[in-house]
Amino acid sequence: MQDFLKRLPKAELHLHIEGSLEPELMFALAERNGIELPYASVDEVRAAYEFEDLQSFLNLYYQGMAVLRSADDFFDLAMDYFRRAHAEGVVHVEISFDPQAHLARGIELGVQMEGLSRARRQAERELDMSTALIMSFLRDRPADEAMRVLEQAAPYWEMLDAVGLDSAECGHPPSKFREVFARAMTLGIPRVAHAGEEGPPSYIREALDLLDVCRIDHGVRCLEDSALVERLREERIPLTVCPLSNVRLKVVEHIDDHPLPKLMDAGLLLTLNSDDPAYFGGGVLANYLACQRAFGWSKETFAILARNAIEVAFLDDSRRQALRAELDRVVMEA
Ligand SMILES: Nc1ncnc2[nH]cnc12
Ligand SMILES: [Zn+2]
Repeated sequence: MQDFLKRLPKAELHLHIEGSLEPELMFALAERNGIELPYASVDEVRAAYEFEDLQSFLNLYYQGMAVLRSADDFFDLAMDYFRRAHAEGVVHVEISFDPQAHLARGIELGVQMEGLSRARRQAERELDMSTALIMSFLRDRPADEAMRVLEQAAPYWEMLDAVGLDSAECGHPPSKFREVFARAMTLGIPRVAHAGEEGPPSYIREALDLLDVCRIDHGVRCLEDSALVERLREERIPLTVCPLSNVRLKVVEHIDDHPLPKLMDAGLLLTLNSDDPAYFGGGVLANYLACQRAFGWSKETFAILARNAIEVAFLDDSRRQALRAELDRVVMEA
C-alpha cells in the first residue's frame, strides 16, 4: 500500500510555500543573511513546534519566514520543496504565498516573484512537475491593504492562477474582503479561500456567496451545517483538506477523530494536502499514509482522492489529460 500511495500521481492544491521552510534551510538562510535566530539548533526549532491552535502556529510561521530576504532565498525555499514533493510522487503543486508578510518586512513583491517564478520554471524543466501560483491575502490585516497589494501585483496578474485568503480566521469573515475579491473577479483571476478551519460554517457560505470562490481550503467545519453540506455536494465544491495540519493545530484531537470519513460519506469532493509540511509533520504522502493508518481506506479510495485533485487543479487541458492517463496506468498496475 505504501508503495502504491507513493507511486500514485498526486496533485497538491493547498500548500503555503513559507510553511515548507525546514529548520535546516532556516538556519542556512539565517547564516547567509546574517540573521540571529532565537534557537541554538535545528532540534530546538523542531522542539518548539507544539501548537495550541492556529494563532500559536502563525506566530512561529511569521517569525520563521523572516530569514527570506533575496530572490535566491525564495528560489531555494520553493526548489527545496519541489524536490521533496517530487521524491514522494507529487506531479503538480499549487503554491500559495503571503506577499503582505514579506512586504511588511521590506521585501518587494518583485523579489518574491522573481525567486518563486525561477523555481517554478526549474521544477517544470528538471522535475517534469507542473505548478500553479496562488497569491494569498492575510485576513487579519485590513482589506484596503489587500486591495493595494492586488493593484501592486499588476505586472504579475498573468502569472497568478488564483488569489486566496489565509491567516487568523476567527473574527475575520470573508465578507471583509468582498471588494478585493470582486476586483480579482473583474480581472479574471480565480478565487479560493480558507474557511471553516477554525471559523464557523457561515464563513464557508460567505466565501461561496460573497467571494465567489471555486474551492474551499479546509472546510472541515461544514459538517456542523447539514444544509451547507448538501450544497457543497450538489455544487461539487472542492475542499482541500489537510488532516495532519488539523491534528497539529488541534482542530481535531486525534487523527482517528478526523471528520474525513464523514465528509467522504457525505459525498463531498475532497482532496488531501499538507498545508505547512515543515511544521505539521510531513508532506502530501505523509498525509495519505496517516489517513491509511487511521481509516484503513482502500486503494480505490485513494485513487478517487488523487483523481479529484487532478480534476479540480489549475491545469491546462493537455497536462490534465496526461495526469489522468498516468493515474489510470498506476491504478491498472496495482
Ligand atoms: N493552516 C493555515 N490556516 C490559515 N492560514 C495559514 N497560513 C499558513 N497556514 C495556514
Ligand atoms: Zn492553509
